[in-house]
Amino acid sequence: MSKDSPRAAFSAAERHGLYRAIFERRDVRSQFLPEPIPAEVLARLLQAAHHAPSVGFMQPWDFLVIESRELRSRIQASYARENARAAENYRGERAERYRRLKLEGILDSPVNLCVTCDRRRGGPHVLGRNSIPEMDRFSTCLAVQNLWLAARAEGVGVGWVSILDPVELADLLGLPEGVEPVAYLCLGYVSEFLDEPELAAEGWRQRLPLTELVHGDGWGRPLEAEALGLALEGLEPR
Ligand SMILES: Cc1cc2c(cc1C)N(C[C@H](O)[C@H](O)[C@H](O)COP(=O)(O)O)c1[nH]c(=O)[nH]c(=O)c1N2
Repeated sequence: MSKDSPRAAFSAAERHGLYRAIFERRDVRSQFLPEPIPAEVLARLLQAAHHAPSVGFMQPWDFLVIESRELRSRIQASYARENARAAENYRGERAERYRRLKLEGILDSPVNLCVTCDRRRGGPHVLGRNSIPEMDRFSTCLAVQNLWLAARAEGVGVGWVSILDPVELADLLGLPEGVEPVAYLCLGYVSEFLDEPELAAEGWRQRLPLTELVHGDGWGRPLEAEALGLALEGLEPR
């Protein structure tokens, strides 16, 4: 806890570092370098993930560190099949644009990580999960985000590949009954972190204005907090 602030805020430099990680984190597919990630760096990333919040402190995650090229080739083949199916959702120019996108770095990156959710961990009555059972999956996503941000601070790129059949993936990884793959991630050092999302740079989709996404007392209601509205409009676009 910071000694110089009664509200225990981080110092300006610490805040800057945290917001840098948030704004400069990227989903990486095209810029991976083959250089391995040192064991101590990977350990710190896993430790960051393991300190995520989780419903009822369930900690439903496990981490599979996948190095085998043979296994990764099989997963990439599975991706290729699913991606061909996904491409059929588009027509004409959009379909061509989709096919040009690079949406995975399974073999370009030196290591892959599958973050799973053990839906049975903690027994049948997990505190906070009674009304919405998917809370365990949401918790697992928070572990992923912790890792993603820590990775950016370590100079390590992360790419999430979700164009995979979850049953096939679970089978390839030998996951036990009740354990689901939530995130399949590619990790590695990068030639660069792009300034904006690759999908924005490729003209696929742009960031929405935050002001259009903040509502007042109910969906579509204007904000009563005028100062907040002005502050949102004054934010620099990122
Ligand atoms: C749950 C989930 C699943 C996926 C992704 C993200 C998330 C959160 N993203 C990355 C996604 O395209 C990317 O986050 C956005 O385009 C925004 O870019 P930045 O992450 O800010 O660089 C992603 N990217 C990709 O190339 N192939 C994929 O299969 C997926 N799947």
